[in-house]
Amino acid sequence: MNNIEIEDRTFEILLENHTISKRTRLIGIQINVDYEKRCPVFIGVLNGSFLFMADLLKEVEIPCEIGFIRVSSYEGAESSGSIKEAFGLPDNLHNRDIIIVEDIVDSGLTLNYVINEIQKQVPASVKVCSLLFKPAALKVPIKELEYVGFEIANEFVVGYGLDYVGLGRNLKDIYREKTVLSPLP
Ligand SMILES: O=P(O)(O)OC[C@H]1O[C@H](OP(=O)(O)OP(=O)(O)O)[C@H](O)[C@@H]1O
Ligand code: HPA
Repeated sequence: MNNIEIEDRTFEILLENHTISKRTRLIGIQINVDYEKRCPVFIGVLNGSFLFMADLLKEVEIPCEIGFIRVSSYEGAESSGSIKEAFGLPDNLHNRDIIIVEDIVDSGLTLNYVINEIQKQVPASVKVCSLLFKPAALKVPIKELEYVGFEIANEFVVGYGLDYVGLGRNLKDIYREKTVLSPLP
């Protein structure tokens, strides 16, 4: 199944599930080494991170805590939204090592906001682990971006947590939007 249709758009395969799994395993191993003898708090940003968070945490063997946050959408580059809900986080992130887990860093605005909010609690450290990263789309630098699964072009993607109009999150693989070539004059 190489091409799929979601509503009005057509997508083609970009990353197969076995490729995502292999990369996730390597990131997990790296985190096990980097956080040896520590007990980080993994914070998944909902909804998109739910599959990556689950698969990544299966590779993490160090003691850790896990929670999730939901952020309301930002509008424009100036205002960035707000943390709407937090699920399962420790009461206090002070002096904790935080690893924020994302499905994708696109403009970086969501993460910029989330990191600023978390920094208010003065944690010991904050790092970001994102499955996908679109460097060409970045509007704000994210110096905390430590673990990246795949750098991708500035194309719209769906699957493995990522949606188009709410659909496609359940797809095992990741697809990119097919560009329609206009006919020659
Ligand atoms: O770098 P940015 O341009 O901020 O984009 C990245 C964010 O956008 C998506 O979330 P969205 O707000 O669409 O919510 P969702 O996770 O529920 O799909 C994605 O899951 C990231 O959280
Ligand atoms: O390419 C994307 N696909 C789906 N959701 C997204 N949120 C930011 N970028 C994307």
